[in-house]
Amino acid sequence: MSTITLDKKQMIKTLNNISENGLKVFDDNYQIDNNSENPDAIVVRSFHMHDLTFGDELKAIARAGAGVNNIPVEKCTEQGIVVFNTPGANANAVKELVLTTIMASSRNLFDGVAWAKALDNETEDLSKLVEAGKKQFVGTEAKGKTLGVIGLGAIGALVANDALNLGMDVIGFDPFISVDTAWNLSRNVKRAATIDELFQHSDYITVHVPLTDDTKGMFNSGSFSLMKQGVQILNFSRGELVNEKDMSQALEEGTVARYITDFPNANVLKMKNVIPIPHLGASTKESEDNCAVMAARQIKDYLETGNIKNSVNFPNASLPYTGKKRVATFHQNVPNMVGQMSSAISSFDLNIADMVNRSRGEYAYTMIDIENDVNGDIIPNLERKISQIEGVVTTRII
Ligand SMILES: NC(=O)c1ccc[n+]([C@@H]2O[C@H](COP(=O)([O-])OP(=O)(O)OC[C@H]3O[C@@H](n4cnc5c(N)ncnc54)[C@H](O)[C@@H]3O)[C@@H](O)[C@H]2O)c1
Ligand SMILES: O=C(O)[C@H](O)COP(=O)(O)O
Repeated sequence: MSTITLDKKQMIKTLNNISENGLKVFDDNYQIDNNSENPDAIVVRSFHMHDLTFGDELKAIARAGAGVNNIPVEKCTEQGIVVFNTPGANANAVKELVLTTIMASSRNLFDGVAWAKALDNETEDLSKLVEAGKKQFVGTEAKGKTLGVIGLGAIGALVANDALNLGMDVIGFDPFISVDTAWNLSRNVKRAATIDELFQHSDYITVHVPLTDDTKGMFNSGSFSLMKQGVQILNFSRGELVNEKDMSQALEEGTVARYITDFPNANVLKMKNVIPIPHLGASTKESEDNCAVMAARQIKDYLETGNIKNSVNFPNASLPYTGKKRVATFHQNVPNMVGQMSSAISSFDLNIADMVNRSRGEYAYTMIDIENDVNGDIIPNLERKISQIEGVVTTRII
């Protein structure tokens, strides 16, 4: 990453508590101002951003975490705002909590501890009471049971591999598994050909997919009807993956013995046999540092060099930054955009040193490095000329 001086201090706004170690990444070129009406970049965790209006200086939003359903990604794309997330940075934290709760739930630990804490400590023979009461909390062991893992990305793959080490049988389902994850996944994780197959064979089901139109409500009366009686379901992904009405009924009927969710709400708290966790999946010191540092570095790199890594809406693009002026343009993915940008540059008697053009769906991103020294009025004039090309969403000269 470069250390360069920017033309003006860049305003950074945070919408949630962001780890100090992440904020330290922003050097003297930056000012953290959480009251800023028009920041250059925003760092966010779960803050719901759909109702916000964005100022014209906003160039980047970084989600210090995985899920981006709290961010209006489509609106950002249309306005030329790059959205980043931090893939894998909190995966270990979630994995540890998933495995912890599989065992804690199966051993009735939450109920047992609550019962013990409620005992009257003035009672004379407390230990007798404990020994007599413990039979209510006899549990089962995870070893030898089948865990179904839906979504074998950063979290799902870690959960699947480590559950094998606990002696569980693991079956996984992920029709879009990445090559990297597939390489890291133990070959002892069995592959379910369909999600129904996973539903039918699992004693525990844990879900690790993003919330999208396709995954919303994937746990419903239809899926519950396929599951083993007494299955335990863990949801550390998003509450909306589960149809609450159907889950409530499945818990009442005992089809689902336990619903462990990181996303309690008023309906969930009324359900029988629910274990509500206050969205603690990623809440560890290590994970908060990892996410914040990664998010801040991605913003800094983008603002200083235009390079993009881990965007969820722009194509990833990278060109070694030499310190020469760079024209970084986000535009529609249509013919002759690069040709028109090159003509605009040569109309100022400037020569191109290097360039990269990457597309993603309907949009593309082009960075063009200029060989000559570019000073004075040329910069705003060139910026204006490029921004006037039809199909250009935003352009910056860095
Ligand atoms: N509780 C928490 O604190 C916490 C923390 C991190 C992430 N999350 C949630 O967990 C989700 C997953 O996180 P991750 O880091 O593993 O993301 P990831 O992108 O690494 O993995 C997601 C996986 O889901 C797969 N997938 C997508 N649609 C699918 C479908 N219909 N069926 C099966 N698989 C499908 C993808 O192919 C991918 O492999 C996030 O989107 C977020 O919502 C929650
Ligand atoms: O998607 C995520 O990364 C998690 O839900 C974590 O959310 P948090 O950063 O608000 O803890």
